[in-house]
Amino acid sequence: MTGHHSWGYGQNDGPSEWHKLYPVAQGNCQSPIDIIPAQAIYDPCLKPLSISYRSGSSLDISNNGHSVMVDFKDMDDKTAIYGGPLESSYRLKQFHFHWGASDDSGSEHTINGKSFPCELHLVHWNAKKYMTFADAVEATDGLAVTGVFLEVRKTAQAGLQQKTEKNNSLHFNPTSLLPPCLDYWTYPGSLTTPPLNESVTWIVLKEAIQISDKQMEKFRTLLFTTEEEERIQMVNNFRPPQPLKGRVVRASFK
Ligand SMILES: CCCCCOc1ccc(S(N)(=O)=O)cc1
Ligand SMILES: [Zn+2]
Repeated sequence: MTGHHSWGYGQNDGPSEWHKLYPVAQGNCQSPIDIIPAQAIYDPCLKPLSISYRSGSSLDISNNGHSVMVDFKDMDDKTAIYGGPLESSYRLKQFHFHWGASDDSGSEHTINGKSFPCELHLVHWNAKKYMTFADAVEATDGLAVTGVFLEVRKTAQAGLQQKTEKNNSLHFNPTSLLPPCLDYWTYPGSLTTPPLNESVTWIVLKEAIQISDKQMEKFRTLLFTTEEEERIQMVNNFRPPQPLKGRVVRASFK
């Protein structure tokens, strides 16, 4: 392992290079994937997704060098999901986005090879079974990530209209980031960024939400770099689809 160099989405440190530092990148349960609806298996045993994002107070919005992220105080199960393919409730830890330099790419999951301009990930962990998020990341039933596709329309989605007040804690109600219909596909997968752990039950919603082109442009004003470094626009922070390797994608709907 050559020294601790960080990973990114560029030519020299991007997804095709990650396996050198994170060999699991070439594992059998990697994410994202291309979802082919005609090949998904409708599973009548799948329960509806239950989402109770009671007014969990979110922390500040932050740029972690790879995405823009909203962290949640995850001390209790006030903001959690359960039902669906899950055996337990999973506590919301953070949500973040992946997007492109233009509207023709940006999402991580694709549907019949089609990309969306942006994809929201709501990251939850099994706090019933594990003591910390870091412990959950190491376990195959440790995490559940809900993926929501974002489409760009002229009309703005209220939930994303929040002004990011400088230094005030944001009160994002992530429920406003969910579409009315919670039909989903689910499959066993991984984190889509290093360390790429295969500890995620993926729940990808069928219905996209709309954001305005203004909000999409705001994502593209973010930077991968810090003040000192030469500026690099934070765009195309998505990993391409990975081999399915025999995994079955189940659908919660006919
Ligand atoms: C203990 C270290 C883990 C830090 C990394 O956490 C992640 C990484 C990727 C995703 S994603 N794009 O698959 O939703 C979610 C959470
Ligand atoms: Zn993500």
